Amino acid sequence: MAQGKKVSIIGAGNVGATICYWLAMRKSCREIVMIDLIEGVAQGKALDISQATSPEGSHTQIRASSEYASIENSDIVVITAGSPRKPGMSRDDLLLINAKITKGIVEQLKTYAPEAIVITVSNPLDAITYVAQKVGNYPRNRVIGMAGILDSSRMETFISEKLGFGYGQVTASVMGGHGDDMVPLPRYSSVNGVALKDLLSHGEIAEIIEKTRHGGAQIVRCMGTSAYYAPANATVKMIEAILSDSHSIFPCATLLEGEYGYCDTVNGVPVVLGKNGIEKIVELPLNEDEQAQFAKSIASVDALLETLHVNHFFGT
Ligand SMILES: NC(=O)C1=CN([C@@H]2O[C@H](COP(=O)(O)OP(=O)(O)OC[C@H]3O[C@@H](n4cnc5c(N)ncnc54)[C@H](O)[C@@H]3O)[C@@H](O)[C@H]2O)C=CC1
Ligand SMILES: O=C([O-])CC(=O)C(=O)O
Repeated sequence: MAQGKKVSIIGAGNVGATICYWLAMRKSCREIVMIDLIEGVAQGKALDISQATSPEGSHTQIRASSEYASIENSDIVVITAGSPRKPGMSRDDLLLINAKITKGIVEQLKTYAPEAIVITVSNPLDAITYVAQKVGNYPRNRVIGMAGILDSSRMETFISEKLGFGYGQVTASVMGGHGDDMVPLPRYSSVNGVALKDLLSHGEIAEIIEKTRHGGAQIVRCMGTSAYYAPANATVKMIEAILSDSHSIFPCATLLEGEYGYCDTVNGVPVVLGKNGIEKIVELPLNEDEQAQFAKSIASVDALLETLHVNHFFGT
């Protein structure tokens, strides 16, 4: 990893700028560079965020640029560039447009920040992570998709809401792809150590699982565009774990090479994050039902990858 703590964010929209704001407020890194396609967007937001964080004593230097050369020596590059969905759309509807954008960006990263760890955020998250991985031909530990932390935090919120207590004490776990077939794991969720099944009925847990699966769409329906505070917070958690080499476990999207019985596909699984990106993939023992749900999630992502292949996205 390059010396220092420099994070570049490609796409200074809602998610990208909120990541920048939150990183600078928390003083998590020394330098942030934002790049956006639309002239002035990154520049204006960099000024605004600097002027917000300066009174907080933040040492983080925030710069905007339209030149990829500015990302040189980044420790981490976050890709949030691309279209968000609108009400009535699925994340999968963004596949071709965001895959093309990601490909162009990764080609720049290979030139200007070849050693950086890449965190993908753009949707559909698992397929976009696969695109970044393949186009960049990265070792798999260096490309990590953000989704599982967000989905888990949604499940935690829905659990606290249903219980009416335990706010801030819930630990929930969601693996699988970032789509309607994600795999919330009530068996691995608890409230300050108390198992969920001892606090809620089967029906109540099923309701929480459904709400978690559609948590993103719920916000899109409310706002006309997608969420950004919780997605930015989840991304910042990943960045901080990598920069501090904390070896924390988080659910993240990664290329599977035999884990859980799958190869050459991306899906969300628990990983250990440290200075090398993914330090380890954790293989949870899944029961039959969880395995079936995970298989469905893999099939959904594979269908998107097939669409990319049919469209000759990776050549030939
Ligand atoms: N993985 C996850 O859990 C989440 C993923 N997302 C996804 O993140 C992406 C960004 O969402 P928002 O920030 O809300 O959208 P936004 O529209 O606010 O921002 C996207 C930005 O990307 C820029 N952009 C587009 N093409 C570019 C290029 N080639 N180079 C540089 N910049 C480019 C646009 O000008 C825009 O400013 C969407 O695809 C959305 O679906 C959003 C929330 C959660
Ligand atoms: O729902 C969307 O389109 C954005 C996203 O991935 C999320 O908030 O989970």
